[in-house]
Amino acid sequence: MNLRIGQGFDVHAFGDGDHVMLGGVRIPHARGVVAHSDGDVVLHAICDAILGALALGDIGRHFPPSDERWRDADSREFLRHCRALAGERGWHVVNVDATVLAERPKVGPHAQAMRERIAEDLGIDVDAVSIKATTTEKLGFTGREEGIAAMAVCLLATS
Ligand SMILES: Nc1ccn([C@@H]2O[C@H](COP(=O)(O)O)[C@@H](O)[C@H]2O)c(=O)n1
Ligand SMILES: C[C@@]1(CO)OP(=O)(O)OP(=O)(O)OC[C@H]1O
Repeated sequence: MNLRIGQGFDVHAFGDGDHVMLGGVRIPHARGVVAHSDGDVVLHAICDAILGALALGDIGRHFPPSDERWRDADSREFLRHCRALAGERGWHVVNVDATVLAERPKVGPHAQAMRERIAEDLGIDVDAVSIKATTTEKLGFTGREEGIAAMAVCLLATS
C-alpha cells in the first residue's frame, strides 16, 4: 500500500452577512465572509490538503475565482471533485484532521454535523474525520475577528 500526506490552509475575511459556512454546515453568525464561493474555509483547506497529497496544485487552479461557475458555489461540490480526482488516480482518503481558528463562531456545537457532511462527501467513516477549533487568544486577525482561518491535513492510500 502506498501512502501520501497533504496539508491545506485557508483564510476568509469577515464581511456583511448573517452566517458562515463551515464544513458544509450553515452556522448563524453576526458576520458573513467575503468570498467568490460560499467561503467555507474548512472545506477549502481540506480540498487543498487532498490536492496537495496528489501534487495537483491548489483549489484556485481547479476552481478559478475568475470563473462565474463558482460564484456562490457550494464548497461541498469542490470537495467531492477532489475526492474524484484522487479516485481516478487510484487513491482514497484515509482520514482528515482540520482545525478552525476563530474567536467566534464557536465550532464545538456544530462539529459533529460538519464531520458527518465531510465523511459523506469523502465516502469515509465519520470516525475518520476530525474537526477541532481554537481561538488565537484575541491575537492577530482572527483574534480581532477580522477573519476566519482553517488548516487541514489528510492521508491518502492506494485502493
Ligand atoms: N471558534 C472556536 C474556538 C474554540 N472552541 C473551543 O473552545 C476551546 C478553547 O479554546 P481556546 O482557544 O481558548 O483554547 C477549544 O479547545 C475548542 O474546544 C470552539 O468550539 N470554537
Ligand atoms: C474557492 C474559490 C472558487 O473560485 O474562491 P473563494 O470562495 O474566494 O475561496 P478561496 O479559498 O480564496 O479559493 C479560491 C477559489 O478556488
